[in-house]
Amino acid sequence: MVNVSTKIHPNGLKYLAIDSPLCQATIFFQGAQITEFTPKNSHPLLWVSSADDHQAGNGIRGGIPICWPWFGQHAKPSWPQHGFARTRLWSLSQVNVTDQSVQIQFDLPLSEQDKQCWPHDSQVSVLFSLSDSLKVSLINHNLGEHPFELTQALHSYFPISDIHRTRVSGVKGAQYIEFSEGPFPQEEDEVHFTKETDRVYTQLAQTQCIHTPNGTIRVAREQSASAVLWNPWIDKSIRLGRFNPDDYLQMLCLEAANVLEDKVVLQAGESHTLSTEISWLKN
Ligand SMILES: O=P(O)(O)OC[C@H]1O[C@@H](O)[C@H](O)[C@@H](O)[C@@H]1O
Repeated sequence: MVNVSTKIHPNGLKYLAIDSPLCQATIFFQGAQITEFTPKNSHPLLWVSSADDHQAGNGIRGGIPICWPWFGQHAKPSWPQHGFARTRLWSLSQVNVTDQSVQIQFDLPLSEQDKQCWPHDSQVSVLFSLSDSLKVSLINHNLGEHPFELTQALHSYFPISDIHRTRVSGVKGAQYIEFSEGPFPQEEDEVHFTKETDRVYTQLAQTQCIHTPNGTIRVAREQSASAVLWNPWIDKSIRLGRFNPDDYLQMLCLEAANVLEDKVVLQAGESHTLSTEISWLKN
């Protein structure tokens, strides 16, 4: 039995609660932000800070914020970091239930205010495919007659329970820029965490594994040659909004992206789909 119901958070934000034989999930209309995905009889695959109060107008600190139509700081400093999509209300356009999965699609209606910083004739949608894994696809269409380009990311927050006993594999051979320096070649097989980490990887293989004390999370990407690996560590945790000072011990972001030379360039009529699929690796 699959149950998809619309609910209202005590702070007013509307969300979908999904309960299926394969998983349980929560997706907020604001930002089309999934904040909970737990395969049945398993651990949660997404992390949310207990410091987040789910206020309208703020992206929720956790789950998968959608960074669109730019990633990071815009050249115009007054424009919001990571774009505007994560704080906008998306509209639910599809709920499709099959034996294998629940598919849920949201579209982003662009307001006159949004069009001032995104003046392109375009459509962006996000499709969630929920089974015992979670696949998130961010779909961009160029509906106009002129090319445009964008950067974007599915800013996934993973629960790792102890950053000191967490490592990430599947990175060797890529290169990364960190704190505006690089590119550096990734020579080690794995990344371990002993300090603030904020790497933008390019030329990255399609699958990484996050090895945690609770098991291994597999993170696969499609139409994405770049990804961001982020843990704020001690000092930045204190500065971050909607984040507890010791949250850095329990979370890690590995964000499927199209950034730097991997940005998306869409000619008239073209489409592009950035996807990430996450699951617990079965032994
Ligand atoms: O606080 P925000 O805007 O959600 O950003 C969180 C982090 O997002 C990461 O993707 C960036 O690489 C970090 O530099 C940034 O601090």
